[in-house]
This record gives sequence, structure tokens and C-alpha cells, in this order.
Amino acid sequence: MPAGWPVGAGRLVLDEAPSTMAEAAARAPESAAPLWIMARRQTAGRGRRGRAWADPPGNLAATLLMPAPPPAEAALQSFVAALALFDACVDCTGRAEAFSLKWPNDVLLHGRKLAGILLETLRPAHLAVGIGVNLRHAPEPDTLEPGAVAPVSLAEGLGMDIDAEAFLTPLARAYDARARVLATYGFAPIRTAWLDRAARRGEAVTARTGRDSVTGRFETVDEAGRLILVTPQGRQAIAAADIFFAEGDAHAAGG
Ligand SMILES: O=C(O)CCCC[C@@H]1SC[C@@H]2NC(=O)N[C@@H]21
Repeated sequence: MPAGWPVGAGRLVLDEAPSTMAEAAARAPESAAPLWIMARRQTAGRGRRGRAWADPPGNLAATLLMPAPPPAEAALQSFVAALALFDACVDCTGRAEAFSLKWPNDVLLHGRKLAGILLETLRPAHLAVGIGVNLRHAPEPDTLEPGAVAPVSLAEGLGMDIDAEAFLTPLARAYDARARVLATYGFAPIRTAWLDRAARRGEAVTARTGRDSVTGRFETVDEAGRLILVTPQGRQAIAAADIFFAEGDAHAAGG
């Protein structure tokens, strides 16, 4: 059973930071309890796999710094974060049907990328869960990797203007609730909830890991959080990769 989850994380809101991930790393030695660090503006935001993350004013940039769970549970926080983000989006917009999840932890709005999550282990004993949400602005498509899911902002996709600090409140609440489920019942209910919100289940997707790529039918996510693809060579379990959809597709939320 995973370790317990403390009630209520602290909150720190900065006007500007290079990156809330760097801010979390600097504050980790003196942080014994979970702490949300939000920056109204990041000047050097970073995404997964060393990519830059553009963060113009009005978007959410926040990192949850927490004492590190055991290694096997750290990766599962990625699903907790994705579900919490989904919950916060629904809480703020009332539009559950508009959102879906893309493995491992992107949130899609009408099939386009609204939000991303970056997990970093901070040695010796912390985990940083960074969350970026395109509330007001989406990056220009030509700044993205070829084949990446097209970006969208909440303002563009739903015509809603949600303040970043106002978004952080339901996000922190939802994270607490989902983390408590993981701590109490393990990964099974988190996995089920994640799969219920998954985009493109049953469809062909391509998983790229560095220079390798595997295309197969997205069957499920296993009990360790790995993506299961059915390929002509058989089932393959993928622990870490970027996922690409068939070109030109932008599906709404799917089951
Ligand atoms: O590549 C991704 O999809 C993950 C993006 C994560 C961006 C967030 S914004 C808050 C935190 N600070 C960073 O520098 N990155 C994460």
C-alpha cells in the first residue's frame, strides 16, 4: 500500500521565476510537507524530454513539491496529476465531454493539447510534479515537434477566461483527493478512472522512445502504468515514450 497522503499542501505564488521546477529544487531541502509553487510568469519553462515550455502570462505554471514516495509509486503520481488536472478543468468549465487524457499525462481539449505534466525526482528525497496549462495562450504550432498533437488554449477552445490562481485552487483540491485514493486503495481505482477518460483507446498510435518507435493498437494501461500496445509482433508494454496519433486527427474526448 502506498504511503499516506498529508491533508492540504501549502501554496507559494511568485510573480516570476525561471521555472517552478528550478524553484522546487531550490526549496526542497527545507520542505518537509507538500508545497504548491506557482509562478505568474516563467522565463525558462521546461517540458518533457528537455523541450522548452512556453509560458506567457495568463497560463498556469505550477509545481507540486512533495517528499518522494517509493520509486514504484513516483511514476503513478503522473496519473494522479493527470486526473486532478482533468477534474480541475471540469470544475472550472462544467464541460467534462470536452476533455480527455493522453498517455502518460497530457490533458486534451477537443483532441488538442491543453496541458502537460513533467515529473522530476529531486535527490535525495523529493518529487516535483510540474503542471502547465494553456489557459489563455497556446504555443505556435511551428514551435512544436513534427507530428505533435496540436496545441490549444482554454480561451480559444471554450471561449472561457480562467485566472491561473483561481485554477490552482480546484487543482490542489483535486490532487489531494486523487492522491488520497492512491494512498488508501492503491493504483487500481486511479487506473480505472484514467482509462475512462483516455483518448484514442483501441486506435493505432505510435510510441517514440528516443530513436525507436513502435506502432500498435492502444489496448490499455497495465497495473504499473505502462502503455500496452498490440503490434504485429505481439503485445508490448511501454514504460516511457512520446505518443503520436495518426496525422491530421483531432478527436473529442473518447472512452
Ligand atoms: O512537456 C510537457 O508536456 C510538460 C510541460 C510541463 C510544464 C510545466 S509549467 C510548470 C512547470 N515548470 C516548468 O518549467 N515546467 C513545468
